[in-house]
Amino acid sequence: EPLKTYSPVTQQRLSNPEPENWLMAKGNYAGWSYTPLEQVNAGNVKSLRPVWSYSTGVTSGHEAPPIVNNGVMYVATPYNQVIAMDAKTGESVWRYKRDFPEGFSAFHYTNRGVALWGDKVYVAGLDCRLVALDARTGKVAWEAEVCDWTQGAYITSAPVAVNGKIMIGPSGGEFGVRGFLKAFDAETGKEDWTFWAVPAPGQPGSETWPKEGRWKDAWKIGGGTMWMPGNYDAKNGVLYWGVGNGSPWLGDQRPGDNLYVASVVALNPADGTIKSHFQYHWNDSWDWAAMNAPTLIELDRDGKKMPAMISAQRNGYLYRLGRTEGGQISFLDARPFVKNTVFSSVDPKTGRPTYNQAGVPGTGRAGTYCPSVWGGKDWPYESFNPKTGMLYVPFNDNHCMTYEGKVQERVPGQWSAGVDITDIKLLIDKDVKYIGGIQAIDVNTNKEVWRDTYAKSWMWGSILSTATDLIFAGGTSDRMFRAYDAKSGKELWSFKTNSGIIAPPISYAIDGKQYIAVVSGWGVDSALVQGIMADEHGWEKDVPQGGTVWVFAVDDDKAPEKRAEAIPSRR
Ligand SMILES: O=C(O)c1cc(C(=O)O)c2c(n1)C(=O)C(=O)c1cc(C(=O)O)[nH]c1-2
Repeated sequence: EPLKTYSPVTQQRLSNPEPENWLMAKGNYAGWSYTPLEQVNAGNVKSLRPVWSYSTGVTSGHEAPPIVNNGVMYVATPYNQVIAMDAKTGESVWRYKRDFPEGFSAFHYTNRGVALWGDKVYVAGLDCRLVALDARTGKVAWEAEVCDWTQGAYITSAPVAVNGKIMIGPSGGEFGVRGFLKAFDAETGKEDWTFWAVPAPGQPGSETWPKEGRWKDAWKIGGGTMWMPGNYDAKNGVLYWGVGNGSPWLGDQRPGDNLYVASVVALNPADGTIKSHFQYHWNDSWDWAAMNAPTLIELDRDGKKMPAMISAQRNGYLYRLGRTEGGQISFLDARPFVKNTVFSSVDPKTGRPTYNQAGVPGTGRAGTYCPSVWGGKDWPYESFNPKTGMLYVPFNDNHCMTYEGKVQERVPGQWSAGVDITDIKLLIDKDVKYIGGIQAIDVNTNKEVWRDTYAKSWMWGSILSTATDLIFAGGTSDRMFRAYDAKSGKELWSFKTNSGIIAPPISYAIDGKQYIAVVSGWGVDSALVQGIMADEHGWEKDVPQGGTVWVFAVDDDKAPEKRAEAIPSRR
């Protein structure tokens, strides 16, 4: 049943998030994953219970947050589907579905969600297509080719909408893809600009790639895929996007720092030109992708508010960076938040690390390092709560890796990381106490305030924080969805879902009632890593698969008029 009415999404609405809606993956452009809604609180969270659920009918890892616009919910699933639902009742509105082309295969069968602009819903698929759907009917308005899947590129990221452009970057860092971010016109689907994560010869940054000799073409297959949605400083018009790992994984096959691999780049949304960058670590040799854009915050410095960014990176370090109106990034400080055995020091002025050579895998030379390829934190979203001033980080510690590289000639469409998956060895102590957990970090003092750890699970869940000092998270193999006291880390509520939760939780409101929503559906790397732990450490293996949208609310006997007062709308 197509929608009769729909509220078009404008730049004004995206830049000033409405508490009752969740219009983009992380809830706001700053990347906070935070809801200002106040109905669900520490006092009543015990009564939180499901009000409706919806089975997607799809297996594989569900990594998309529900996106909600004035009572309509859009959920993207693996295998090119988008489901539109009535966010209050869970009734179907429409479903979009597209088959993969013949002979298609990809690496991570997942999707991280839709973007909204105007009267359209945008979703990108593993088969490299960006599709615009009519938000009312689900009918295709246009389709655009973003990348070439026959070359090993694929898309898992949610697109980002800024100023009438839809931005999206493909994956493929293990397939010799040269990473990029592209912008398309939201109305017509016409390609607008491309930012290349690895500069071509002659471009700024190209001096950090080999110019001659055996590896002179390394830049063409250099990796740096931009496979996660970036953040946006809407006040100053600056995009901040994360850039992935180097390809192949062996840094000695591309001598040099290799900009902009393992960096955050500041881009002009109008034309995709680069304003500045910060590289977390040079000559990446660990698959420590920096695909997560730093969270945009303000720090209290000398009694003033200072525009800044904070980011728990895959390399196991927590970075604080400065940013200016013009998009200039500066290094403030970095410290480990999990064990990193590679950085022997980090220059306090520049942030440039020095490496312990035994921890650097090379071609024909084994390297042993912590954290492993999955990093101190993989893709799941950290959350910032401006009221507690804390950053909540889903993390994994106490896992290391060893591997030896080789020259693996690139065959388009085939794995060419310079080491086969079967030749990488995860190293974890027999009596490891924990791997996954959540850390709460005071962004001003840079100190850890609390941590919760899980005895027999990695942590694959994104965090949602609330104005009522709660946080919500899934991410563990026991299928739990949990609420914690944001200040103390005390668990206040939990609910066992159909599967493990690896999609980000969100919140929205309709008619004055607040809902917490999350999709449960274990798969891709969470399942891969769990499988290794089951085989080698006897952890639970059989986490059931299959996607289900869960929507929760607290018991509330207030009259609807009263509820509407409790949750003011901006419009
Ligand atoms: O280099 C890449 O292009 C790329 C892409 C993806 C992806 O698109 O999901 C992942 C990774 N790398 C990766 O390194 C990784 O650990 C990872 C975990 C997951 C996941 O969905 O659980 N995707 C990816």
